[in-house]
Amino acid sequence: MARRRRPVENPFAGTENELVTPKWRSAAFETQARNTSLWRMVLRLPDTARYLAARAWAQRPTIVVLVLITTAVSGVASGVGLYSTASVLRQLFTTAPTPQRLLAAVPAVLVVMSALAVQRLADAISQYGTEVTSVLMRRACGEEVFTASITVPVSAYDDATWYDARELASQSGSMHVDGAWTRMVTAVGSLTGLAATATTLALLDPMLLPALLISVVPDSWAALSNSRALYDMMRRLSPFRRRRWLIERLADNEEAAPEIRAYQAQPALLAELAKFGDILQDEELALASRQARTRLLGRAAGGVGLGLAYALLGLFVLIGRVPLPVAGSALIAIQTSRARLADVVLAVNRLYEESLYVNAFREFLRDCADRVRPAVAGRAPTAPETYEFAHVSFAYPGSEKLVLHDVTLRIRRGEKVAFAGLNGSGKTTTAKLLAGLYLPTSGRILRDGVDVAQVDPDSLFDGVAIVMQDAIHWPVSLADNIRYGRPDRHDLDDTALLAAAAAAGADDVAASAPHGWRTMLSKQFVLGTHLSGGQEQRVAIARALFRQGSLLIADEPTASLDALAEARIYRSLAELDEDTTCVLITHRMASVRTCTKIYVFDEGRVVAEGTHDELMSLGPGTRYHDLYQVQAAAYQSPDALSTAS
Ligand SMILES: Nc1ncnc2c1ncn2[C@@H]1O[C@H](COP(=O)(O)OP(=O)(O)OP(=O)(O)O)[C@@H](O)[C@H]1O
Repeated sequence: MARRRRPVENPFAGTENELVTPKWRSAAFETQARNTSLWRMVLRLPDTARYLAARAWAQRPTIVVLVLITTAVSGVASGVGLYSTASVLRQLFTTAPTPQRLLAAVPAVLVVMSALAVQRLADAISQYGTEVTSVLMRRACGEEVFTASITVPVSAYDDATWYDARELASQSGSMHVDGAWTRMVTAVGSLTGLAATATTLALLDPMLLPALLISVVPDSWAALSNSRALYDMMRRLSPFRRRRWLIERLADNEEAAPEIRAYQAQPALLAELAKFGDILQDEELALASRQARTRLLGRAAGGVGLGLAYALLGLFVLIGRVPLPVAGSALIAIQTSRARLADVVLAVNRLYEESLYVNAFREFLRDCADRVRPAVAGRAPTAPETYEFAHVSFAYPGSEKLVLHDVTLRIRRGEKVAFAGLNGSGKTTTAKLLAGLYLPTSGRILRDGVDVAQVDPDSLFDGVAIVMQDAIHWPVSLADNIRYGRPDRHDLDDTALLAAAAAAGADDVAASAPHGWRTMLSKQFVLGTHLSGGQEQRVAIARALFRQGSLLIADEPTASLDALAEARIYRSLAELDEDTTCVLITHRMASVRTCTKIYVFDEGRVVAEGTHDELMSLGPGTRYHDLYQVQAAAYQSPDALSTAS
């Protein structure tokens, strides 16, 4: 019988403060929240409406025109219908004999019926047009968020607020922008209808209009206030939802699945999930109760208002200001106007609600655009003769701690250079700066004397191929995983692909994959498979070789490879043409030996540079010598590792 597992206490307990005031929530976030006051947001509605109309227009102008015309026709038809209803009543309340009264009412009845038919037809066409535009907008918005996210500089990924904004924008793009457009059309339709019915009421007696207003204002206030509270909560809880989502994602994460089970981490993860679940639930329940109170208050005040409206009408009949047949029509007009006004309030409220998300969507796109360095005319040299770091210091965005200090180095075209040093000494960071992924905090990085900060940022990547420390695979076929190295490459008969694959040993991977080159690199697909770490690394190297860049940066490219595969990779790197500059980062000191120059890093500084022989000649006690010696000695004597420090 399976032993019952004792519940594990939440190992993350004690982080409550972090939850109350999450450290990842910035001051900018708070300011932004204050700037979305109810009044401010209402004032922004026309701007949102313009934005939505422009977006819809950009999709299908003819449909937008159709929607506008049919919406207006529907509103006018409803007004005509109501006015004719009043005429029918007036005819029926006259003192003439019944057959005559009925006959006299027939034309007005026909008008009511026609108006109703026109209104229904116009509504149906308008709804169809709105839905078509919605579908197109939804797709466009999703693609815009995606494009902005994959083009923003990598520094955005160092900013926790960017993730929150992205989550909100992606939700808004997939549901709310098109939703806002639909609400806007509904709001315009309801407003037109209201204008028509209010005009009818005013024609009967203008004094009835204020009475109508009193009965609807409280409800409207309650609805708007509740929308605002909901949005506030969504925004405030965004970091928590993201934290929970990240944990939830572990459930379908193929890589995490074995560790979760092997470490028996399920209860701990569940506790972590529950921690955020509790916070979200408490907030949502508190909001529901606050909204219920506000709604109740609004309805009660609205009921009193309606009573006042009826009392006023009764008073007018009593003092003879309004004859009884007109009072009957006025009663219908008040009810219809009230329903119309309620429609308007509902539509405007929904529009207001959606507009908050539209603004979040727009803010995110603006923010991403602001983060992108403006394109300038100058381009970086694609195959420079020299790469130079001149007194470069660097702190990651959002951090004041320098991780590189005064780094100066010079790499010439065709050189095979290595970065060596302890963990965290700054090798990968230097490589990222060299690739153009970040700009230095101080100092300059030059390619052929051109400052990389002064050229078109995109041009920096033109000749760069990079193998990252953790080889990634894309959720596409094995062949495409290599082609992504240079998607625009014209590769007749896949000659270049096969050559790159052979040089990296990825041809063997394809040969053993269940569907060859068509195998999808994810088990979530029918044709999918799971590659071993070494196989993934071979594919990543093939991708970099396929790119044929002038600068190849390989960060721990062979960490997961067997000795034979590793030897094959180093042979391929050695055979790179003499114009290709190669920067190798590795802890395997034997691989570093053959490099033309080695930079030794220590705590963010370059502490030595030279060839293997030059660095070894510096003798014991120097960083390179000791690193090399420990590994070399381990092959000679098993005791070497236990004495290394
Ligand atoms: N995105 C980041 N934001 C903040 N700090 C970072 C970031 N990436 C790295 N660091 C910090 O920068 C320092 C240098 O890291 P880097 O990855 O360059 O070291 P490394 O020499 O490549 O180490 P390893 O040999 O372990 O790969 C480390 O202290 C690390 O914590």
